[in-house]
Amino acid sequence: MSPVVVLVGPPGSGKSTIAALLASRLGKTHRDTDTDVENEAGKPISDIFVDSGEAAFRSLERAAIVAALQDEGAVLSLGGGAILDADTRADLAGHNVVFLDVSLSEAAKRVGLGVARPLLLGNVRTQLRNLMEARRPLYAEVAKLTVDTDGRAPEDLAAEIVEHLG
Ligand SMILES: Nc1ncnc2c1ncn2[C@@H]1O[C@H](COP(=O)(O)OP(=O)(O)O)[C@@H](O)[C@H]1O
Ligand SMILES: O=C(O)C1=C[C@@H](OP(=O)(O)O)[C@@H](O)[C@H](O)C1
Ligand SMILES: [Mg+2]
Repeated sequence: MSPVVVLVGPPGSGKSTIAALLASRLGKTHRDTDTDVENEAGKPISDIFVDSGEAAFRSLERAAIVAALQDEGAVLSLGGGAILDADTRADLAGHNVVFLDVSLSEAAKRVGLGVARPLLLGNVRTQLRNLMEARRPLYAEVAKLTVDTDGRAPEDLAAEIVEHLG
């Protein structure tokens, strides 16, 4: 009835990477709502933003989240902006949500430059700082556990989360 664990956090916190590692450790399926949105739209997220705008992306994302939260036994990674939606935050209340935290400097290094994350285009560091400041209370609100990822290897973080899941 519900995913084993749901990972939230800003871009570059490692949600997609760590969810894949967790799924393989736990023998579960990895589901990433960004991938679901891309499959549904038939194009990359960057093209959805360019062709139709952020609102269109958010609407596809919301539908992907509603479907994915029904996925029993999956390890689920959301996109960084998923928690902007109040209905999504309410839906997450009953789930095992882990907030992967990261500092601005480490997140900026991890995401680098590129079109894959259209919201960060322009000045990556400024964009990241603004969205991290605005969203931090929302990640904290939905999370049952917060894990600081700075200076820690993905395998090590996955091991800690497995331990937490018992
Ligand atoms: N703990 C970590 N330490 C160093 N690099 C990481 C870590 N977690 C993820 N990365 C790298 O950071 C980049 C962004 O990771 P990703 O999983 O796509 O983050 P998210 O889905 O949260 O945006 C990838 O290149 C990934 O390999
Ligand atoms: O922070 C955001 O609003 C977004 C984060 C991205 O996912 P990641 O957090 O996995 O990079 C992706 O959903 C989209 O580019 C929007
Ligand atoms: Mg991701």
